[in-house]
Amino acid sequence: MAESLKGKPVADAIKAELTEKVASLKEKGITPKLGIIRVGARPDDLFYEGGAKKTCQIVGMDSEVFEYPEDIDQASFEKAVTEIGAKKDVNGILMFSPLPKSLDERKIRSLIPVEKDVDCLTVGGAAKVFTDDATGFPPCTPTACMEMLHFYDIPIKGKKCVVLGRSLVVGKPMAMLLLREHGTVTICHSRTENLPDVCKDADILVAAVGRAKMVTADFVKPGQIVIDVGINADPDNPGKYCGDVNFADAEPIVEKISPVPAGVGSVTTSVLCKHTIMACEMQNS
Ligand SMILES: Nc1nc(=O)c2c([nH]1)NC[C@@H]1CN(c3ccc(C(=O)N[C@@H](CCC(=O)O)C(=O)O)cc3)C=[N+]21
Repeated sequence: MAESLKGKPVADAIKAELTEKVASLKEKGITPKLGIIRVGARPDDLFYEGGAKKTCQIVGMDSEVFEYPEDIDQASFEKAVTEIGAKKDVNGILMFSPLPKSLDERKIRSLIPVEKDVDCLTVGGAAKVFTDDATGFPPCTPTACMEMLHFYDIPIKGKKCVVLGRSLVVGKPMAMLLLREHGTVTICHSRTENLPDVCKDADILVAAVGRAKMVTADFVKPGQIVIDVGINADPDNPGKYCGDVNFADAEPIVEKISPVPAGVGSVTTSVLCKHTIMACEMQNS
């Protein structure tokens, strides 16, 4: 039976560290603040928003939600995002993605100031991540994966790291973060030839394809560390969700595996707050 890499102890450790940081900032009269921009009311967004607000409250920082109707026009929304970006008291901005199709998301993302881009929504933010610039914030999900690996003392240096998935929000930055720590990184995806064999060769497998239970027994081997980033509707349990890994298949085979739920997903809001506090510190130095 594999060791379960639970997210809660990781999130708790981050929150404890952040609580101290916020307290010392407050002594200097500074309270970090996260601004959340939401268009419409998708259940996914609302769920994450609830978690983010709660984590802010736990660590003692402020948060404010800026909510807009789904049919907002491009010009009005551009004006709103620009104004939020200019707010002195807002140190970090999370804008829920994707935006409604009627909006030009690329244009709107570019209006977020890079120094407040705590979830890597801007081209400038991504450039910093890809150039190993420590003032940039990688997206919260791949950062949460790195926090998990660090917390559980899983060595990365020299290891074969396979990232399954190539999205801008997880796969690509995940590869950069592993590379930064001297992993030997392979990015593979749904079109990769012999995909199960490529995954099976990994020491550390990060599953981020967004397909429920796609990683089956033939993708894994004994000794492996599996980090499951997926949050998918569970086809076998209506109303529940599941990862990209078929847990029942993989768990008896591998060494350590993160569960879904209660794995990586539960660390993301702590990372979001961590990034916002780092942004606040940089903005006040
Ligand atoms: N710019 C942007 N960044 C995002 O990060 C983003 C977004 N837009 N749009 C919406 C989705 C949704 N999302 C979730 C993240 C974590 C959980 C999560 O916390 N999952 C927990 C469950 C919590 C629990 O049950 O305790 C888990 O997997 O264990 C859920 C949803 C981020 N999103």
